[in-house]
Amino acid sequence: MKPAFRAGPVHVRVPATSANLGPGFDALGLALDLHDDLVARVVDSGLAIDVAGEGEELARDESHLVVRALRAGFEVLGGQPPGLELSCANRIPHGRGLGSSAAAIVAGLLLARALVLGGEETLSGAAVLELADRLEGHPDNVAPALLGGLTVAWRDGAAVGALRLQCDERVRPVVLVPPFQASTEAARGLLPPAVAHADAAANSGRAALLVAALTTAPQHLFAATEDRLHQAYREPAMPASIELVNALRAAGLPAVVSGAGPTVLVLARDDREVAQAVAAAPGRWRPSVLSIAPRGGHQVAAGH
Ligand SMILES: Nc1ncnc2c1ncn2[C@@H]1O[C@H](COP(=O)(O)OP(=O)(O)OP(=O)(O)O)[C@@H](O)[C@H]1O
Ligand SMILES: N[C@@H](CCO)C(=O)O
Repeated sequence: MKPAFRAGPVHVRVPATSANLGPGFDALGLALDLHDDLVARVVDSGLAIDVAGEGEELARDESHLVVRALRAGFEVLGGQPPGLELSCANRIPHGRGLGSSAAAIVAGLLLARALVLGGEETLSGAAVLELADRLEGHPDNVAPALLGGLTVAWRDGAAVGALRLQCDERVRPVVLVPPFQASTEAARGLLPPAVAHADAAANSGRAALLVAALTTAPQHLFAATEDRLHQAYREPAMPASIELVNALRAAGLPAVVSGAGPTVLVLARDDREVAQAVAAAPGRWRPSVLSIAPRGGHQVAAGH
């Protein structure tokens, strides 16, 4: 039976995310205080998409990522609405390693769920996470985009798990965003099919240390953010980012490539490190000091 749809509009807000955080490839992620706002409404026919901000150049048809996620959500919820209006106010830059695609996917799924009466009973939080992971291809951005804060995500067969952790309040993320994009798909294509056991062992140790450093022991963040699994392999796609990470690390700052790049993330711990990170932004790169977003994607009440 076709689902019953809500008559009015639904508004959701979804945070940017930084994945990997150095050695936590495809597992660790952090929600950041930079959000996309999306409003959708079921109408009698057709598909109308309005976009302001990032992504204004994208095709406004069924290929639009938010629409693809909406469609996937409606499918699980029992069927498609007769028509759809979608309005996006996008602030998360695209193709920069700040989780724009995860935000689009999570937003689409949350909108679909909220537009179907009783949608929350059919599509649990765990089901949204699994669907989002399937659409995105890895769980490390979609987990914090859904749960907020610091997350550890993992796959277990078709199932996806995610644990939300409380990040130490001294951790102050600074992102240095370049004026160019790198696609996640292309950056993943640069990774080797296998790595040396010594590199895998080094990354396991650093990823474990990173969870401790981010939650209780930020003094260890420099050692904890060393990676051997992905950043160096991606240098051909983002030489300036790797050069910047190396320069920041040479100055003692815990710097990593954010997600699949090319943004650089510094997990600063005090005002001096924040100022150092901001001052290191080359020419047209845009530095932003962001707080950690405590909430993941959520519905916003009318009028907010
Ligand atoms: N809000 C959005 N609306 C529609 N499409 C989007 C939106 N956000 C992202 N996309 C699509 O996803 C692409 C960017 O995804 P990609 O995975 O390459 O980068 P990212 O998600 O910004 O970075 P990362 O995954 O490394 O954090 C865009 O080029 C666009 O096709
Ligand atoms: N773990 C993913 C994050 C992409 O946002 C990657 O590095 O390819």
